[in-house]
Amino acid sequence: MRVFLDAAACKQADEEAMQRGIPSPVLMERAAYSVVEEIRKREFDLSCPVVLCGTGNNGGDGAAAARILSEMGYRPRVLLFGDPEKYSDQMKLQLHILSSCPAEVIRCSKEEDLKACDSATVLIDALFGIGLHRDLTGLFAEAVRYVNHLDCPVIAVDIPSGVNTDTGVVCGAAIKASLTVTFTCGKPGLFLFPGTVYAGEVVIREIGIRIPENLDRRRKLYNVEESDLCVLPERDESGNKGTFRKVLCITGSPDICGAAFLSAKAALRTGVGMVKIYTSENNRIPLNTLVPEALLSVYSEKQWEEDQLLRDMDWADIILVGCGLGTGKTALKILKTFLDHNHKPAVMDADALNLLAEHRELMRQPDFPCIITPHIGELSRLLEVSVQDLKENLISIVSRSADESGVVFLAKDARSVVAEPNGRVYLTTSGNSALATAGSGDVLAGITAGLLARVPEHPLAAAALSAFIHGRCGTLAAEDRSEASVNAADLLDYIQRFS
Ligand SMILES: NC(=O)C1=CN([C@@H]2O[C@H](COP(=O)(O)OP(=O)(O)OC[C@H]3O[C@@H](n4cnc5c(N)ncnc54)[C@H](OP(=O)(O)O)[C@@H]3O)[C@@H](O)[C@H]2O)[C@@H](O)CC1
Ligand SMILES: [K+]
Repeated sequence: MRVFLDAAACKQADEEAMQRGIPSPVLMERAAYSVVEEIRKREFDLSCPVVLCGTGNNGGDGAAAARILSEMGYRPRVLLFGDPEKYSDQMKLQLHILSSCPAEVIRCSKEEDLKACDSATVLIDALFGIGLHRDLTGLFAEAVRYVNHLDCPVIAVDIPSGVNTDTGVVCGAAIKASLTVTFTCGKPGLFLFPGTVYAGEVVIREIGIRIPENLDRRRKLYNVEESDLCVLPERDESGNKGTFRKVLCITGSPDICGAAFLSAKAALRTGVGMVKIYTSENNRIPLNTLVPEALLSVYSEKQWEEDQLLRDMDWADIILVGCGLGTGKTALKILKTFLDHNHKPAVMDADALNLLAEHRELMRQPDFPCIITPHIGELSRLLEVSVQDLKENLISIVSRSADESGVVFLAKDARSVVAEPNGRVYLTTSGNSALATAGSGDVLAGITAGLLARVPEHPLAAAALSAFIHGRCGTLAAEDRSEASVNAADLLDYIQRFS
């Protein structure tokens, strides 16, 4: 499991390292050295390295990197930006040491000075790191635009200047790096869009800073790796289909069948013993053909009976509700019955959430372990928050909403966020645009229900791992096809790698 820290947590970690007795210049030396090492590893042309330095400690890292390069026999050119009065103590120290080295130092005060970048064969961006706290303007913004037009590798120190460490939002302008060398741990802004596009390849380097133990839980994000799948219980060799639990999928509607197919098949591929699909009678023939492994329980729109649904709910260990359910009268009756009577661990997706958004009187804290899997549009309707606001503050909004609602959120986006009430928050970095295709969410809902069947007491683990697996399926499918041509049903073929 990897950990990402936001800017405040990074500062806390830096301070704790210094309190432990590691002086700031030592940390900076390690940071700068690791940047130089990563650059040399890639065998970039170092005949004219240019370093852009801001006023804070990120600038200090840049100045130290320039000095290390000069010690190695290169001839760096250092461009200093901002008011010298504002230099941090570490920046001043690094400039002082640099002054006795064979490096060209240029103070940039006007646009024309930026021409000094023209001959760069490698550019090191040390304008701003985690201390950026407002939009870039003036010469800073000009410098960023200028650099983004250069044709040489750009290496960002800690984070591309202009990218918000916590949200990945571009603050006015941001350096487009080919490589970002970041220290201690990942920062959310390096993985969230659009920051991730500006960061390029991200390398995390240890420099002797530990992750603090007493961090505010919202400042620390978890990131699932393949090795974390080991938390899933081993499959019982002597088990029967009952051992591997029964999932009821309350999915599909008279006009929609595909969502019921994709979610049921995904649950089966994830290792569920039995799946029953509760759906409209219109779907009987296609579902019998597409998923012959699943049991079917069909209802008629004209003679819908609550008892049949209650019996099916009673049969199940886990319930998935919402994929392609529709938002009509019968769907509403189905959802009400589910909410009034369910006590089993459940996953609520798509139209179950759309119905809740339309009928807010149905919203209440569930007394069963519950995962909801909204995409950004569904989340926007459910929380009555604009899509723009969600895009910029997904982590904080989702974690707060999980606390308030008592359900585990799996908020699907280009980077999915999983949050449990008053607990951990996960940021998923697996996946690609192959997942942005119709039906992909139904596959995810099915995987989530399938994993919940394996760990019914741990909805957070089920949600975090399913987001990871779904992402990996997207990556693997795109390797065999292309991101553009992957269809949701293709994803089903890759679940087996993780089950
Ligand atoms: N501490 C340690 O031990 C270690 C720290 N390390 C390194 O330090 C970095 C963090 O350093 P930091 O905290 O000094 O912040 P940093 O990103 O340099 O920026 C602050 C400066 O920018 C300015 N400023 C901000 N926004 C601005 C804007 N829009 N436009 C214009 N100015 C703006 C702000 O000025 P002000 O806004 O106060 O006027 C201030 O002068 C971290 O990312 C890592 O690289 C590593 O060496 C490991 C050890
Ligand atoms: K930077």
